[in-house]
Amino acid sequence: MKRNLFITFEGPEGAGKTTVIQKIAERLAQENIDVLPTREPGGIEIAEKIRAVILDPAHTAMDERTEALLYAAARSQHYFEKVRPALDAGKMVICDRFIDSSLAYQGYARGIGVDEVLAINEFAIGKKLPDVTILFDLAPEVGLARIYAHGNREVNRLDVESLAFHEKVREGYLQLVERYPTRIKVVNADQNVEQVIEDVWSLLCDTMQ
Ligand SMILES: Nc1ncnc2c1ncn2[C@@H]1O[C@H](COP(=O)(O)OP(=O)(O)OP(=O)(O)O)[C@@H](O)[C@H]1O
Ligand SMILES: Cc1cn([C@H]2C[C@H](O)[C@@H](COP(=O)(O)O)O2)c(=O)[nH]c1=O
Repeated sequence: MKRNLFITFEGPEGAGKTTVIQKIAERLAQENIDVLPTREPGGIEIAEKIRAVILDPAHTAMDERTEALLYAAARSQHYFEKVRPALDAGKMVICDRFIDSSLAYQGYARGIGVDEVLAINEFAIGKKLPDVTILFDLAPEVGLARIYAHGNREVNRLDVESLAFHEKVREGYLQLVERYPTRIKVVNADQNVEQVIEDVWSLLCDTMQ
């Protein structure tokens, strides 16, 4: 059974990634798998500080290239300080967002270009991509409605972008599925949370075999 895997979770705002990752990490631990859950941007002190700068709703003047570079900087620090050492120590790492967020949000939705953003990220972390990426697919208005209805997390600078922007993010992700068909697996996130957890678990079991 393969355990030493780097698994990333992707999708629009409010898709349920954080909720599901918590449950999946618990199940993996019950199976005696040494798992490290983490997130981007953030996961370590320096990257959490960069996160605060990027997501501050007051930073309306932030240039889109600055934004792409800040995400890549946070990723580089997080990857080399936390993710790589854990993988090298034989752990399974499950990360809430990674490079595909930059490709979908900055590359596609902001219009910088997917190849341009990929190049920045290859400078930041090298060419290694996750072993598997689970994309939570859902209409952006459903995810945004969840965030506003539950009110259990702060609304950030990206959340308040237009619905058209969030629709482009979804489109960007679906184009990434075509670009990386074996790596990116799509889960229907517009189902009750228990069903989403089961779908993710089944994909992970297939990957670990
Ligand atoms: N399948 C689901 N159906 C309904 N509500 C859900 C579902 N999954 C999660 N939620 C709720 O939606 C809200 C957002 O979930 P969560 O924080 O897990 O999403 P996320 O994908 O991590 O969002 P973001 O990337 O925007 O931080 C939470 O209040 C959570 O309880
Ligand atoms: C890694 C990464 C993230 N983003 C965006 C996606 C979300 O809007 C926020 C992060 O908030 P979350 O509550 O932790 O999901 O940042 C991005 O645009 N580019 C990236 O590379």
